[in-house]
Amino acid sequence: MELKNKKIAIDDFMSERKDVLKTWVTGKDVTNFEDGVKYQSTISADKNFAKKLFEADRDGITLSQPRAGVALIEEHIELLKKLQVECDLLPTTIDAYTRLNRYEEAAVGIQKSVEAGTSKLNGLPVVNHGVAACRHITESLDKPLQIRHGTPDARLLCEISMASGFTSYEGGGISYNIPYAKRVTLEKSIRDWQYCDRVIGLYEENGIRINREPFGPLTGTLIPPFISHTVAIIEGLVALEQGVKSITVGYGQVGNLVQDIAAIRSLRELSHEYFRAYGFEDYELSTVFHQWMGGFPEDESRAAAVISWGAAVAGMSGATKVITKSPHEAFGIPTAEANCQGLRASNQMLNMMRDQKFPPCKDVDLEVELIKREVRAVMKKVLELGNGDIAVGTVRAFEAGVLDIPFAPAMCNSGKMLPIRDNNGAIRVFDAGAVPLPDDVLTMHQDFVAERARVEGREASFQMIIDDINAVSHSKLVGRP
Ligand SMILES: CC[C@H]1O[C@@H](n2cnc3c(N)ncnc32)[C@H](O)[C@@H]1O
Repeated sequence: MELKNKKIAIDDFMSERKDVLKTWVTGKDVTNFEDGVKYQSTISADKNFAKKLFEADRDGITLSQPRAGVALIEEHIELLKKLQVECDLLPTTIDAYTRLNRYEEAAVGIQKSVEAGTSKLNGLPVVNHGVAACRHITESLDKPLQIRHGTPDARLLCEISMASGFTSYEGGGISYNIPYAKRVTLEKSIRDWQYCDRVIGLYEENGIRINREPFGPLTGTLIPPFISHTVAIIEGLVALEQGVKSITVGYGQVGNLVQDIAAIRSLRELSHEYFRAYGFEDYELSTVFHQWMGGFPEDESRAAAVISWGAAVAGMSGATKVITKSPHEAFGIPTAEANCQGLRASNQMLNMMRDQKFPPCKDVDLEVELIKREVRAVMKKVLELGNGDIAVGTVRAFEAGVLDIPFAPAMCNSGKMLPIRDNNGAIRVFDAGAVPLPDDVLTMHQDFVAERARVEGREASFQMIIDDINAVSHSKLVGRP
């Protein structure tokens, strides 16, 4: 396959579309693209995800959104009706079988859920349910709806979701491959996601604005901001090339206040820097802050504290949206009430933050500059490897370990770069692997780590990293001995 970061010609798209729609029986529901456009044009403006984000970003408001999804349509509607009372934006989380295009097994899961009278899947199998059933969801709810998942080949899911009236689609060719799959090549996942972005570009050409959100947190395990920013910017550029106009770039909270605030500010500024450098001007940018994505304390009060801290920092950072967690995070899929508890705690914090702004802070400025230097160094190398083509450069950057996502299952990820917390809990680089950080930046990271090792009276080691991975579950931030 000849991968290139080029808008897919409409004839090539329509030809590929015929094959995509054959991959499951419900593909026939979307044979006529215009039918999806016509249905989308019936969605009221106050239920358009892109519009809601644009207005919130303009007004400096941080919106709240949970994750949620169950197997059966009526059950899912009932769940979202409870959640929409407490949130600004609604999800529909897709089940694990659908994420791997295993629709036969999703069908079994639906059957078992019907027999059991409760969900036996960890999300909604949208492809199996098809357009008519999913339109019932979007018609039954009052808030904008987004598809959230983890699908390397999300082409059919995209077609059916958009024709069903969802107005936002999460994911990307890197962020839904590397953390979620083992044997999928980046050439294929990036190309399949160009197709998804082209679907949304085609809705845009027909006057329907659909929001796209690259998956910010990646593996959610001690991810340095510069790594997730680089992936978000690349996926944003790929989406813009396919005609997407509404982009939400994201970041997973690490827990150090200065770094988290600097992360959101630098993410916004760097996205504009690269999008404009590529000649894009007429896009709408927003940011999303994911509450702590690592291990959670089992105790529900302690979990509520983690959630509240995430909401407070999201508000302080000026993120357009915060993705909330629930006090059941340590156990699994939350009940509706637990999900609502996470939303209520988050909204209380957002409301109390709304009347105040985080003051100018030298430490935040320094962290912003450090993140910018790191992202620019990696992006420069990615573009060199691709001879200017960001998609080709991305594939080669992962092959060379120039882009390297910690603790990822994907075989195409080299997994040599190791993160670690410094003495204040910020994420630093313990081993850069082949990630091309400037020498003086590398020295700064080594100094940060050496300071912690001195304070703790132990050598920086892999054990220290393990301690950091477990720290929050044990009610700490830094994994002290
Ligand atoms: C990205 C991982 C996050 O998604 C959450 N998640 C995954 N599936 C569901 C689900 N079906 N309902 C609610 N939360 C969910 C999970 O708790 C974790 O916090």
